[in-house]
Amino acid sequence: MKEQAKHQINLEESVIAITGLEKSFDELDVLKGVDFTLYRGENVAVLGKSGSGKSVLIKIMVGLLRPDAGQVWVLSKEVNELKRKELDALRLRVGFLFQSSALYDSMDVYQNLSFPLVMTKKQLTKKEVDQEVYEALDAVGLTEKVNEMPADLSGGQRKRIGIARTLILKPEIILYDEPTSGLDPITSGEINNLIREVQERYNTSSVIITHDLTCSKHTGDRIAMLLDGKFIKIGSFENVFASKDEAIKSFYNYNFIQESHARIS
Ligand SMILES: Nc1ncnc2c1ncn2[C@@H]1O[C@H](COP(=O)(O)OP(=O)(O)OP(=O)(O)O)[C@@H](O)[C@H]1O
Repeated sequence: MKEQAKHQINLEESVIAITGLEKSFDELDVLKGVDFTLYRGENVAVLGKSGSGKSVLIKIMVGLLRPDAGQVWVLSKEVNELKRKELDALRLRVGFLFQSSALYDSMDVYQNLSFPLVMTKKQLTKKEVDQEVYEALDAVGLTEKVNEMPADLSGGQRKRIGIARTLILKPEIILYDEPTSGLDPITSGEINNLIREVQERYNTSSVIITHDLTCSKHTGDRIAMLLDGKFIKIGSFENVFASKDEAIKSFYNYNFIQESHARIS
């Protein structure tokens, strides 16, 4: 892991630790014994086919879904043991970037960013809120969009504003759900760079859910391959895809071809 020194990954300290996680919906067994560790300062990209349970996994991490079995520790708290208030407090320390960016369409960029801040830190002055909003917009390179409405932004800009809105609460962990979905290859590349910049500037640890090979390679210090309800391989991009496992090889070949098509079309 050559990125280790650069991002100061602390292999002594886990910020997420999962053991024996299982989750089913009626007859459908989605997660069948997931073990996973995210270390402080590290980015792990979770790769898997559509429907493999990637989103279910991150929803369980923030207590939006309850597991059927197993333990999920986030920032040293057992998520399923937490009372409502404790879970709310934990969620302030864990930013969640939804696939859709989930901006409020009726609010401009300033209001989208200031809203979560004033809801959680009611004692802040207007000047302090302004400062935080501009700092978060600066981190994503979009200070000039402060008064725009979400509908007037491009897809890539909406993603950036979504990231700024996550950053404004200074989370220790960020969970990205398909950060590059629906974006062209160049804009995807910019978002991948931004995910790395955020990791360095804010000292965050992140899980990046994706089926985009390029995104996983650029944003992940490690790659975790979710297949058939379990992580079948976790390691560097090169290490994971050097595997002789037929399922991993076929995932790589399929997605490599899809992405090559996207680049030339
Ligand atoms: N609340 C729910 N109730 C019933 N089934 C669900 C629920 N949430 C997820 N599922 C099912 O669990 C499976 C895994 O879903 P999930 O959204 O985690 O997949 P994914 O790997 O994130 O896929 P994609 O890459 O397409 O977003 C799917 O078959 C989905 O239909």
